[in-house]
Amino acid sequence: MSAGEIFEVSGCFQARQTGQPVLPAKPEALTLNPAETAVIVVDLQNAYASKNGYLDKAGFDVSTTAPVIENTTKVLETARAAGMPVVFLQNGWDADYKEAGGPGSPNWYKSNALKTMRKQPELKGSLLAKGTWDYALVDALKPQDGDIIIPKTRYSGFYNTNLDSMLRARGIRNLVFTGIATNVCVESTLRDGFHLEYFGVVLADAAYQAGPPDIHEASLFNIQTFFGWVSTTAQFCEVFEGAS
Ligand SMILES: C/C(=C/NC(N)=O)C(=O)O
Repeated sequence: MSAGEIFEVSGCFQARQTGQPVLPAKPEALTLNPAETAVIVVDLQNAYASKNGYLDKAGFDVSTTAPVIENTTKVLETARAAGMPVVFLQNGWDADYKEAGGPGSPNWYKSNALKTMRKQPELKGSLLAKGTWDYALVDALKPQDGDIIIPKTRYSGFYNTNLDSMLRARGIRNLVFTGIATNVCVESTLRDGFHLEYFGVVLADAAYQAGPPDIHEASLFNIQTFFGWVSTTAQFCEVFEGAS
């Protein structure tokens, strides 16, 4: 969705031809019709955002995830007021880890949750298992009536889920991403969305990486250069406040 000619109304930008809001973004501004736009909250579960959750136990730094939750809260408030669907992705498996795949699955070798539990068998059943604290969405972001929750068992929210049909049924073309981790499930879902013809925008300050901070920047570079666009919480809220 290229912006075309843009003009300013009460401090916000609109596309001259469509009158739709224009979101400042890298590498260029995007015209986003709120009726065709959904917010995708990626895996904001205790496993990824909380101390003593899976990422923390696996040795990743989660000490600065609070702004991701605060910024996502602001984004959801604005999105709901503008009538945009809100989708929560929730990553994990059954309590016996059958859905995680055994040695016949690359996930068995690459999932740091599974590897951590093999190293520390006392953790088995506690990391990313449905019904546990680790699997639960963080308390601050309890879904509201009308929100959509999509459980998933691999990094991409599109893989083996009904995400695509839920979005298509609502006429959604544009996906605004927040969540953890920028370089894993956010990027995987945005990439798969790209291949399904969705326009993906990640809000950089509402996403957080698994790994050193440079990885977040590398992922944003990848997204804005090859797969989508990068914007911020403030820009999203400014453009869509009152845009219902
Ligand atoms: C490392 C990791 C990331 N997940 C995500 N939600 O991005 C994992 O699930 O192991």
